[in-house]
Amino acid sequence: MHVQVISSVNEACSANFHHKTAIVIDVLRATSTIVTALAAGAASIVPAETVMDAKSLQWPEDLLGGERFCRKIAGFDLGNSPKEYSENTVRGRRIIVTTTNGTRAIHKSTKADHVIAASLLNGEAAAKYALELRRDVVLLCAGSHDEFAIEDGLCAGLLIEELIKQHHDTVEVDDFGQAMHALYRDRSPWILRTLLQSQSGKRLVKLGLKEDVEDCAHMNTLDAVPFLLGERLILR
Ligand SMILES: O=C(O)[C@H](CS(=O)(=O)O)OP(=O)(O)O
Ligand SMILES: [Mg+2]
Repeated sequence: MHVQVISSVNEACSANFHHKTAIVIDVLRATSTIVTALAAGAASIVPAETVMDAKSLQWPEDLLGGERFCRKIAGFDLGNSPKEYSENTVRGRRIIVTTTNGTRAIHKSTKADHVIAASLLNGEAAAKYALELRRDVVLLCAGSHDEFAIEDGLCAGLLIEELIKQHHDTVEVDDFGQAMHALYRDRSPWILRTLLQSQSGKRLVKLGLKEDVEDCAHMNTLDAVPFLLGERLILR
């Protein structure tokens, strides 16, 4: 199995996803929130690139979620905090979600045979599912505003660790992936501290959203693996 790591959405435009499994990573906060929502019983998540797209996709019984500038969008039901997507709120609902980086990254990876959403919360489960799909893997770090974000690189490193641990044959990892694996091995005892020191983490703390950073820093606590079926993410 070959594993390639892409450092940001920008770079995804020139990447080759054909015959591969894409694993999209946006630790702060889109994929952490999507995994949390589906684990809490949401029927599906529809990732939308723009606010206008999200509104046009909405059926009367759907919820609208997401952010711009880290804040809930005017007129939307939910923001981009995992804690907003509780069982009481989301059970059985289809949710249209648009975020600055994460949902854009999902749209950029749709040429892949399979698309999975991963975060620190479901890293182990996502790697297990990717192995079952028997394709080479592209780990797409969403990054922030077209630049690399360390929290996504850390999660890519966790996924590589899990792929190597769970795979019985050779896992060939590209150079950037090897660097992210080394980063993960170095920083795994200090995940929360690393997230709090990241640019995205600092931005969220400044806005009073430190609890979100804490909620996204738990490792392998969820078995849920969102995968793209047509336009919507559902649980495997
Ligand atoms: O809501 C978030 O945490 C970020 C906002 S920002 O543009 O990086 O400030 O969006 P996400 O798409 O989850 O990275
Ligand atoms: Mg992000």
